Amino acid sequence: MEIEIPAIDEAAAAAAARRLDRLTKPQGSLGRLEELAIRLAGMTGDPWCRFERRAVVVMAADHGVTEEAVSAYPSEVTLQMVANFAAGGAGINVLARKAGAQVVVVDLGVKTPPGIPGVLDRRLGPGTKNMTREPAMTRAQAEAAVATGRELAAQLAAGGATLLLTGEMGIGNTTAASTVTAALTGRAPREVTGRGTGLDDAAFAHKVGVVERALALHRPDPADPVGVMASVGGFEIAGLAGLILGAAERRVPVIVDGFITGAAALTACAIAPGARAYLIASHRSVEPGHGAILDALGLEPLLDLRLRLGEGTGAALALHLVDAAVAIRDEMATFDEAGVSERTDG
Ligand SMILES: O=C(O)c1ccc[n+]([C@@H]2O[C@H](COP(=O)([O-])O)[C@@H](O)[C@H]2O)c1
Ligand SMILES: Cc1cc2nc[nH]c2cc1C
Repeated sequence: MEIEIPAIDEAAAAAAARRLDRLTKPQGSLGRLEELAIRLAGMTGDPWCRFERRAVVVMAADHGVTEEAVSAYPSEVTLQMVANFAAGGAGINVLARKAGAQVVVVDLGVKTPPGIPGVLDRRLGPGTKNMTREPAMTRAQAEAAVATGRELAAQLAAGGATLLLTGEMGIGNTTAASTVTAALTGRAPREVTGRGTGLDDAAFAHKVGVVERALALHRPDPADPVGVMASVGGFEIAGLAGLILGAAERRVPVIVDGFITGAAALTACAIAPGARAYLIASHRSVEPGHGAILDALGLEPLLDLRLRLGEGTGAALALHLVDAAVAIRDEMATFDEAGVSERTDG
């Protein structure tokens, strides 16, 4: 897959940094907020970038591996939550409203077609297959999922979105995300597997065994990220990898949510390493595998609120910090404007 990701615009980043250094504060004292403003300038190529239209893309799909009893909830919840997203009643709807972001709900392969107006139909099948028995999907489906995500990023950008946030919904998808993370980072399944929606000790131990069995069956090759998606991924994970690539191709920054969208980011960067420069890690999920992903990508999350909901909720919260960084850059007075004395030690 040949994907061209533009390099960061160092001149734009430097111009933003110069502005921040003239504002009425000790240099660098707004810490990671300043770093965020500088990174955003580098990504967009515009030191004065603004993000008036932003969308949380919530990709939903089902997972055949739920046959192995890996989730605390039944897989019908995927469909039921898609209806909840469409009705505006889920956690992500509330937090996206607070942050002024549109919620775009996309069906990549929920077991039963939702048939709900406003839910984008990008179905690749009625959920993945059980990866402990056979590949989760065909290579053609994995490629189609990535292509679908790239196209959606292009459509959203054409519609005026200048910032994208990743979200997902899929009962069983932490098992897929753990297996993908183990495959791409080389970490042991027990290091990157967690309790998902809330497994007890016995069910958690069983889930680690499921991840181990899937890896032993497929032996996914980390040099072939699309193959990793096909054998042990998920439609929404592959779709979000594509969305990230499509955004990075257009210099659109992406706020990445938690563990599952992190696995999508890891996959995107395995396909095209240049995508990493366009990622903002919103938070550190409770899921242990998320730490492995953040380490592998060299990303430091903005928040640590012990979230494990998914849907894009951590990303929507971090959007307030992006807005804060832009407002500081644009609205603070400079030393000259405010008549404040500059540092005296040279
Ligand atoms: O984003 C996270 O880090 C996260 C951590 C744990 C669970 N989730 C959500 O919970 C669902 C997957 O959990 P599970 O136990 O069914 O694999 C899925 O819908 C995710 O959105 C999300
Ligand atoms: C109710 C519920 C809501 C969710 N949102 C994301 N994953 C979820 C899992 C469950 C079980």
